[in-house]
Amino acid sequence: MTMILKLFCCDKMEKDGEGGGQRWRRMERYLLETSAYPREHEQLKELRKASVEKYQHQSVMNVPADEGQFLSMLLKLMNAKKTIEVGVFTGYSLLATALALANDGKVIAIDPDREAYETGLPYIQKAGVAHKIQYIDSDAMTAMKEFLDNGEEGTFDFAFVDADKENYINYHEQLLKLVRVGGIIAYDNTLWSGTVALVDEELSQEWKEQIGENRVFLRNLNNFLAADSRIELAQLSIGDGLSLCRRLK
Ligand SMILES: C[S@@+](CC[C@H](N)C(=O)[O-])C[C@H]1O[C@@H](n2cnc3c(N)ncnc32)[C@H](O)[C@@H]1O
Repeated sequence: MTMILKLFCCDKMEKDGEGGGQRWRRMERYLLETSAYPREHEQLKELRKASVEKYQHQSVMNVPADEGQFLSMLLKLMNAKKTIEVGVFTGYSLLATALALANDGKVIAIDPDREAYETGLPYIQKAGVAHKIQYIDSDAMTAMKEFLDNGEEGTFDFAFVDADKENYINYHEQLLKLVRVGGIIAYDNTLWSGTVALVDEELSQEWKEQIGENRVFLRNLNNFLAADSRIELAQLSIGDGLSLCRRLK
């Protein structure tokens, strides 16, 4: 969905005479083809291919290869041992995470869509990292509350959130308890194809329908995170926007 939206927004910019859409697409293609795809793990490539075959245009819900590589490097730098992923789909970011974790590392992966998870599972198994994954077929808020009830407060090094945008702010409160001080919570899609930067008057009705309410949820989240003294914030323009929040207290 993100890529379709990005193309739509780029086309709109071109129609508006800005020419930015074509440059953006060329830069994105250059980046992927030159740096990311040549180093992409074989099973990540296969998983993406299987997602495209089964889900077609929805397969763009997988994080792009460059973002997967960034997450992988970050997890290794942090020496993360226990992580949580909210929003798995077919598991591109999940496989990138499992590959990055040490052999005794663990990623708890939460998504109510078991069919999508099982679509990617054979590639996770072929990569030899399925033992690092605990999949939970559930809504994330319920699962997080259970972790807190089970005394897992402050036990996670890292969280990656790529799910229902309207709940990101609610997840933030739970994750600030689950992730240890010094750990990182990463929110995906926080630029929503650049539409978070637009004011309402710039959006036609047709465009508003394409973008949906998520633009508003993500604008609210971005403002909230910018003012949140409990975290150090870095907003990256990789992929569709990735906000890194390091827990301070
Ligand atoms: C954009 S996809 C995740 C893509 C994944 N990170 C990847 O790289 O392949 C979003 C996923 O969030 C899941 N989701 C939506 N609402 C959720 C919720 N309340 N709890 C957990 N997952 C949810 C959807 O089922 C969907 O699979």
